[in-house]
Amino acid sequence: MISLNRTSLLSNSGVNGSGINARRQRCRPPAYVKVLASRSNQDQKGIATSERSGSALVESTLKETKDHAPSSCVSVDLDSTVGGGVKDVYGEDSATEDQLVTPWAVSVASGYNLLRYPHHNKGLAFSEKERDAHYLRGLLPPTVVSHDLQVKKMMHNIRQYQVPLQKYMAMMDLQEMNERLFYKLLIDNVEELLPVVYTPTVGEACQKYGSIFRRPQGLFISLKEKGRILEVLKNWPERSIQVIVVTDGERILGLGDLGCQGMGIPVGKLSLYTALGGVRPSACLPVTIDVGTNNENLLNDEFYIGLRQRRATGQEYAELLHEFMTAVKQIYGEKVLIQFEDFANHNAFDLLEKYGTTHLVFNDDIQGTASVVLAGLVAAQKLAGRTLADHRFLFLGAGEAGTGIAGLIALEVSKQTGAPLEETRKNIWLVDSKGLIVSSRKESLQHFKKPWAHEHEPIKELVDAVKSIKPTVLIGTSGVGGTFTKEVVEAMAALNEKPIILSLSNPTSQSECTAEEAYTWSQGRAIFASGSPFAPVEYEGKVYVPGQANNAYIFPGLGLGLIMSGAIRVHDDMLLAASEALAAQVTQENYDKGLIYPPFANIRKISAHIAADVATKAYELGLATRVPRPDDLVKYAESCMYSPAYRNYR
Ligand SMILES: NC(=O)C1=CN([C@@H]2O[C@H](COP(=O)(O)OP(=O)(O)OC[C@H]3O[C@@H](n4cnc5c(N)ncnc54)[C@H](OP(=O)(O)O)[C@@H]3O)[C@@H](O)[C@H]2O)C=CC1
Ligand SMILES: CC(=O)C(=O)O
Ligand SMILES: [Mg+2]
Repeated sequence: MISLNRTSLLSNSGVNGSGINARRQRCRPPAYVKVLASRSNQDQKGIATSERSGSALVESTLKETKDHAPSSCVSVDLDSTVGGGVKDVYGEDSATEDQLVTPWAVSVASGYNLLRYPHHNKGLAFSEKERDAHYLRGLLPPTVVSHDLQVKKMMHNIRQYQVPLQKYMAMMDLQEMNERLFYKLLIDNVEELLPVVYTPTVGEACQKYGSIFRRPQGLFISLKEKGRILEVLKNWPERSIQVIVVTDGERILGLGDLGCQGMGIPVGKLSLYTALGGVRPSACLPVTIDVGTNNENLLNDEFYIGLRQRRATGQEYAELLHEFMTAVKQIYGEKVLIQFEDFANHNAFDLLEKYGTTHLVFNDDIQGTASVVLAGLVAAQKLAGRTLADHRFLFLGAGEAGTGIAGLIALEVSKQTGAPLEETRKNIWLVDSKGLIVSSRKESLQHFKKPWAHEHEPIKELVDAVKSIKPTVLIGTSGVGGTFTKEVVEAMAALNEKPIILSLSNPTSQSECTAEEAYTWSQGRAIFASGSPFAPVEYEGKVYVPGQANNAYIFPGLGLGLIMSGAIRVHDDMLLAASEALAAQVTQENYDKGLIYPPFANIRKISAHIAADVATKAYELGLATRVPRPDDLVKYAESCMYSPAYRNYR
């Protein structure tokens, strides 16, 4: 439990410059850890010095130039084996005599501040010994409870709330109060709490983010910060960042432009990186880029927290994004993973193309979604009795998710059959807001739709497209709820003994149909999965368990695989590897229930397998930099995973 403090200076601490090899971690906003200005101040309340705590103090000198000031509190894990490319963060090795440096010292958070320090706080779980050693006597009631009992109590409390948003806020408060308890709760109760911290509730949280905003959970980078983004990044209390999830808030789930309030999405996604994929919380950075919003309701909402202007576009937008992408690489290194999330499609494809060759980036809505859906389709072969190449696909929605999934299916079929991509695309049809995408529309189509413009007469209505195309698989990526009508589902059921119907749009309100509708209208024959969870459905005496086709199955494991192999670029083959790894985790027991995804309850094991297969691919493709390659990548992935178990303090 060691805190690095910018202005601290302990004159008798051993300076250990480049030779520091201890795990040095910690940080939080300065308010949590008081500062020692000089030796005479060492007994300030809230700080235990080495003499008081018995902790070994390590002092280091940080490289810093005037225009390159460090953040007020940084965290670094010099022993980390999970890549990230962060080395010599403090510039200790490379500082030269003419460079200005800040003298850093390490202090120990204790007493009242320790209880307000979410990385270290254990609440009532502090042992008697820890209460003595860390000045906690009297600050806590006498009972000492176990981590498990804390989890039980929190779950009891959370279950008392009837309103999902209240549960969400209780979870966010817990994250800010006791990080390890938050993650243990989430990991141990993943199926119950995923809908709270993630879709659907996170959608409502974003809509009301201005009203419920309490504390910064990530970085807001607005047009006001143009020219100063590097500086802003340094304000974040952690420095050894391995994953950034960034949004500009323009397409939040299927809820549209929520501007700056989209922050709930990167925060939620990153809490899944930790809970589901084992990336440690201090290595995760949520970012929201604020270029304004075109949402009139928000612009007129007195509680709106973002820039009150219409969205910047064109060069102004591109320059801000470029400054961000450049600064991120500059501060966190080549191997920081950047996940683009919930950008509108008119920016998403361009950003991915532009930065895909220079940064370790992927777009979750295009690529993560494609990977999870492909996994479900591969698994569905057992239930539907057809190979991927034998299917005919129809999408409602031809944006990021729709064309992303279509592209990966075509690639996989092409790899499986040896047929050229142009051929495999012919079995895949998409409908957008103007109807079926056909060659007569080609001229006016956005570039990402063009490969899907096949010869066919124009069709406006989905149900007519179903009847004409005769798909075996119907996939909803429109963001519009209720679009898989009774007529549409019945048409699918009339064409197929086992129609595959994936209703991917989020949150629940935007789902193309409900699980109950899919099962009822298909007389219980549909193989159904949805983006947001639905409860099991009883139809004519039989219980049907719908799966959740959500990219949350993929991105935590994919990210872990990239980080642990020190990958420098994302490659389509890694997405295919992730799909296969996920599909391989579906058991006979799952199939017997009609599931094409394994339950989220096993997600950490699933993520380890995905990570291992992604890392394997990274090594095969020569994109991995972590050498030597670990022999057993599954074991290695598991060993890299963050555990929320409490640490014992000396
Ligand atoms: N389950 C999961 O893991 C994921 C789910 N999603 C969900 O998918 C949805 C779409 O996301 P995304 O692809 O990024 O969004 P986009 O905005 O990129 O694409 C939406 C597409 O839907 C089309 N569309 C809109 N309204 C209709 C309509 N009434 N009838 C037919 N087509 C329509 C649009 O048509 P046009 O092009 O003509 O405007 C566009 O092609 C969202 O709800 C999102 O939450 C996304 C990623 C992952
Ligand atoms: C799940 C997800 O990424 C989305 O709905 O946008
Ligand atoms: Mg998304």
